[in-house]
Amino acid sequence: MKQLLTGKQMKQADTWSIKEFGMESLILMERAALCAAQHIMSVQKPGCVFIMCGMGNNGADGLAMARILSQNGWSVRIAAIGQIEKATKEWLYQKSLLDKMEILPVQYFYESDDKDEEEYRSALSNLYVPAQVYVDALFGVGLSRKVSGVYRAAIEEWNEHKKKCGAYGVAVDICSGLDAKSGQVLGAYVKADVQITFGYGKVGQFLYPGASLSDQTITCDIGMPNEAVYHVDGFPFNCLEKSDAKDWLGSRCLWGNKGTFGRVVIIAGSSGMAGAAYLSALAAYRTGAGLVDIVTPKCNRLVLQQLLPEAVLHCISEISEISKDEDEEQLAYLRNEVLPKAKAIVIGPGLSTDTLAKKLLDMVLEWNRSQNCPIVIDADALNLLAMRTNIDHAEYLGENVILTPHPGELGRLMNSSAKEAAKNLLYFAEELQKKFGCICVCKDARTVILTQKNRYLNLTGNSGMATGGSGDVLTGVIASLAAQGLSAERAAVLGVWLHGAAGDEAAKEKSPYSMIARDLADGLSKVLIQISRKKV
Ligand SMILES: NC(=O)C1=CN([C@@H]2O[C@H](COP(=O)(O)OP(=O)(O)OC[C@H]3O[C@@H](n4cnc5c(N)ncnc54)[C@H](OP(=O)(O)O)[C@@H]3O)[C@@H](O)[C@H]2O)[C@@H](O)CC1
Ligand SMILES: [K+]
Repeated sequence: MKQLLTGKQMKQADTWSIKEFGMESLILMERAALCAAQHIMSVQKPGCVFIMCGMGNNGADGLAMARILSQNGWSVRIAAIGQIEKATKEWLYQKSLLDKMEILPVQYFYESDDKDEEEYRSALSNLYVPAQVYVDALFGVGLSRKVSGVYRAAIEEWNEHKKKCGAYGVAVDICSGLDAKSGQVLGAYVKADVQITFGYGKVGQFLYPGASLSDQTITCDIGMPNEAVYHVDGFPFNCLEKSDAKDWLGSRCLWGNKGTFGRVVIIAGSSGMAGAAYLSALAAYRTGAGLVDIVTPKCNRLVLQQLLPEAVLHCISEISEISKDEDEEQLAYLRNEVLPKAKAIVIGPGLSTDTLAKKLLDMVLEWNRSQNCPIVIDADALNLLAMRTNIDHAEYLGENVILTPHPGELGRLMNSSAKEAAKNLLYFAEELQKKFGCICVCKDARTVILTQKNRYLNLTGNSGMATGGSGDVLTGVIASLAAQGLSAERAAVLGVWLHGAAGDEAAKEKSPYSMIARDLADGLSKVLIQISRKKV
């Protein structure tokens, strides 16, 4: 399992390593600089390197790299941007070593009151020499506010000159301007070929738009003690990898029957929305559930019977078509005959928010109070949940309930907008988890999964999955895994991973442009072949 930290957590891990564990700061720095310099030397023959440094320890890393590269035959040019009064003690130490080498002039560029950004840029332009490698050591995890003035000009010049001379761009630790927690860019930002990041990857490097700032992020071990990660506020973000997916999926019992592999009940679809029920049920079957029941309005009977004859259909009447008694009767049938057989329930895809849908959600939530059955709440059921303003929202849904909102639904659940939710996905996810106390799968280009105790970030998937029905498929995958016996937490995390990996398979075949939700079901089969164990 790969672990990621926010910038604040990284600084806490650094501080603990230095102050409590007793690891010298300069030892960590030397390893960091050596690692970044070695990467450069492994991809390029000695030539000219241009290094843009700030006054913090990220800049100090840049100075240490200058020393190492120079000793290895590189011609080095350094531009130090900022005020020397702000230089850290490590920075001054690295500079003192460069002074002893007498071959590495550091050109300083200060902030002054009488220049505007254009003037900064034209003045800076003379410092940025043509080079085969451009290094960005302006800001690391210490970036604390929006980039402006001389710093913004320095970053823009760096990007422009790098492009002009076709240089290989290396960002030290993190692209300057990128927020290490949110993945948002603060004003201006460096676009590099690679980020050489130290100790742990930073969450912001994997969330969008941050994840698009470099082609590659390489994590270097700089000798930080392993325990450091346990001395940070909150929890690190875990990222499931293929080997973990394989472990979590386990083996399929060779002598099982359809009862062994769980029964999923999917409450989905409304007039014109049979497809949502179909995709959820198809995905549940394709992920290995033994039996899938679909509860849906009568109007969907024919189409679902034709599309997925393997499913068991329970067709219900719209409230307007039946009497009050008949309505009670059909709900009692679902409560007494259908739900008790479920090993996992999905409610919401294409359900609508009408009175019947509301009654169905109430029934499932009531069921949840007395039963220990994993429930995936998605789409319209989330919208209905958001509308329940007259109840105490701190109502505890329990650790077996999985909410799967996209940014629009997340915004509604938190009385905000889709735009705000997408921009502050981590914050919104944390607040949602606190509000409902359940497992929150906040879907976006990078999906965040939060439980009471753990935080996960999913790294599979691609832009082709931003297509109608993709979320319906996810509900079926998660419920299927839960029905087969995985804990709700593992079902959610592995389900999101599988769904993304299936999307990656679909994109290979169809391209992200033309893949559609149904292709994810084919992708699921391919991924499951790769991660299934051959033997029990
Ligand atoms: N032992 C260790 O700790 C190790 C640390 N390591 C390295 O250290 C890095 C962290 O170093 P760091 O904490 O010194 O922060 P860093 O990223 O250099 O930035 C701080 C400077 O930027 C400035 N500044 C910030 N925002 C600004 C803005 N918008 N606009 C303008 N200025 C702004 C800020 O100024 P101030 O806010 O004080 O005005 C300050 O001068 C880390 O990423 C890794 O590379 C590795 O060597 C491994 C060992
Ligand atoms: K940097």
